[in-house]
Amino acid sequence: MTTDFFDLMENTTGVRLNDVQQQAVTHTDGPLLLLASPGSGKTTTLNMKIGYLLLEKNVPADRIMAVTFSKAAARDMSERFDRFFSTLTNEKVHFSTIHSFAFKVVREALRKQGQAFQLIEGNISEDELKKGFDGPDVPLHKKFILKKLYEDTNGSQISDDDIDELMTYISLVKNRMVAYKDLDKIKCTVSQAATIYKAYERFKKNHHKLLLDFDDMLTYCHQMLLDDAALLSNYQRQFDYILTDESQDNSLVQHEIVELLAGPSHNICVVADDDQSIFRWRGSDVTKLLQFEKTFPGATVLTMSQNYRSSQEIVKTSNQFIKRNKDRYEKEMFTENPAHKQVEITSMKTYDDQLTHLMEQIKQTAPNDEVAVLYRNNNSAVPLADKLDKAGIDFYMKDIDPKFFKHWVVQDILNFMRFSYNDQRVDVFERFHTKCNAYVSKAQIASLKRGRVGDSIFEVLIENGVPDYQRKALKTAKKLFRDINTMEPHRAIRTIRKKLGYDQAIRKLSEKFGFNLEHLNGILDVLENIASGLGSLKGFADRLKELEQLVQTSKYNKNKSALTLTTFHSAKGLEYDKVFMIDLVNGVIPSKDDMDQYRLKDTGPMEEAVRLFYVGMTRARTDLELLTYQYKGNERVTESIFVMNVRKIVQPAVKKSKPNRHVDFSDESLVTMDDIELGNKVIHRKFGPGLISDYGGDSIGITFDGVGYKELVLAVCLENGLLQKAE
Ligand SMILES: Nc1ncnc2c1ncn2[C@@H]1O[C@H](COP(=O)(O)OP(=O)(O)OP(=O)(O)O)[C@@H](O)[C@H]1O
Repeated sequence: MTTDFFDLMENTTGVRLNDVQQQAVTHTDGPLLLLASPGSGKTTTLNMKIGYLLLEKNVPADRIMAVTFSKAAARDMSERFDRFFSTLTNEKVHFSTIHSFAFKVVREALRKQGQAFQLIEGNISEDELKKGFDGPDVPLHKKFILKKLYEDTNGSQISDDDIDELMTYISLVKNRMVAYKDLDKIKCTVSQAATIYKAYERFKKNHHKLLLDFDDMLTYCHQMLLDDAALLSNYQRQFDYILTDESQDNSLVQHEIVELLAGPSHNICVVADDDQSIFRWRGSDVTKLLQFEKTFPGATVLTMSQNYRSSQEIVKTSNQFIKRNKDRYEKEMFTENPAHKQVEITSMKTYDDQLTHLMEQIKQTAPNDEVAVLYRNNNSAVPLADKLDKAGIDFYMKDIDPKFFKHWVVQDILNFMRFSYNDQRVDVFERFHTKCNAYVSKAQIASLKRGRVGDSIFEVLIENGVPDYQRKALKTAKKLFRDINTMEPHRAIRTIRKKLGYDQAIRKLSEKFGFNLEHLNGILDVLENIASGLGSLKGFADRLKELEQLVQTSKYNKNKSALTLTTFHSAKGLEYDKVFMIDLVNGVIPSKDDMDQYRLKDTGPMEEAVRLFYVGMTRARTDLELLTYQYKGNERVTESIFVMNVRKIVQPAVKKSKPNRHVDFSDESLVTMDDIELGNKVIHRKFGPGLISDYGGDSIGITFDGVGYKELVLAVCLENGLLQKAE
């Protein structure tokens, strides 16, 4: 009977399940943890398991609960199910996310209690958000409420970056079910985040209607199921079988809801790949998976490690790469797919060279090849979109982020430029006066606003009487603004950054308010990149508008374009013939924060970055190219340690008998980023033995036995193989 089922499946779908997959399908009763490698047929197996329950065990569709991580995944599962089974059964299983299930539970329970409630998260227009907080038609929205509570607590407006960070923090706290007393254990750079969170919870409860955000659905649902035995048993009786996909991305509260529902029969099948868990920063939690056999004694654990997606080389390299993580289930991914070509590493001199090389490669791809460019940060896509558009190449952008164009740094630069057309405009100058070294105070701005118009504001200020140092600064600023107006936009941006003091200003702001300076500088670099080659400031402003439009509309190119641009995060679950992973430098992946935490012995963020890189690598079917560079603008950067790891895998170590001027990066004795830890002993080619006593990202401080303490440029040391491990 069972064999017939697999024959039938093979005839219908063309896929013959392997032994482990078949075991997973036929193990229907009792708890099952299905640990799967990328491309090992998780989704295929889960779908066939559902088909098996329906066709072989005659389970009615509405007694099966199939849970996916996102709405998109639910749609994808549903489409695949239809493709496989529409000719075989009329039964239709409903695929849902835990959120939508939780909302159903909460909604029904609250209605029964006669408790009015309102959702405060989801789509809301920017115009709505601008409405007043206390007016009669108050727009109740999570972001809006938090902005107001931040203002009440800190007495200033919250930045776009901080509001995102605050929302992530609150989500994390709720998903991990952190008690109020433990809030200080959760890191957040937003000032008074815990106080704002508590105020937010009070606000929602004290409103005349109960206000609920997305995470509340989970916490309320969980609490309701715990508190109300009848309610829990009602839902438990509704489902005989529970299957969850992508469980590595479930948070603690989500795991607990599923566990409650699975009782008392424990017919639960959990499919997960802990190596692809990339949302821990917002609360996903794999400890539950690692404890699965404790939670469900006697549980069966199966490992699906045959990869059906990628070539020999890609599977071997990524399998080796992920082993640098310690906090994981041991698995050996393998494939019977043919060999194709080795994973390529392309190291260019500059960031611009990387873009040029990438464009050439994209132009050379065969018309039917599915190609993707993957990156960690959305900002990486903007210069690329610019170049592709200029070359007339269509692309599909998976996760558009128009926030870039609205970012205050972008707006600042546009305002500097706008002001250069007319230096009488106090209204424009006011928006950036604290970020320009003309040292104009708030009081001076107020007096300018009260005074007459019709003259350069710099002249007016000088006429009104200013101290000597400021007179000089005002004269210089006046001249620079006049010059900027006639410059090419690329030079204008450099002048704003270097001569008008913008770089210095944002550095100070970052120190004061904890902004991520790397991110801000990254935005400025992108602007310079877009500006290069353009002739006028107006042309630059227009190009930014065009690009914003282009990025927005690229989401409609899904089926038109063979080229996809996406972040590593959004590439999860997808596959392409050719994958380019770009901007692989330290500071991006791993990020500075990942490296800093690692040095402080918190390996969590670094391991998450490794998994992210691994998700990227395993998207490729046949061709995988890793791209890196040594200079971004004038800044020296270092190749990502992950690229170094991959290089070691694809070019195994060759021990050298004597030092060679040509640096062999596969030489195991050379110090790499991995070895940079305070207290480690090293030997410098020129200065001899020493101890790493300081490390600041770009520089490294070493106390040498002979010449004492020296601060060295890290990139120079690593790239030239100047440091060797001492033991
Ligand atoms: N037994 C099999 N024989 C041949 N092909 C298979 C088999 N199982 C799965 N596949 C194929 O392997 C590919 C990957 O399968 P699927 O998308 O289900 O993997 P996945 O584990 O969900 O991937 P990921 O986790 O990396 O997103 C699909 O094209 C699928 O048809």
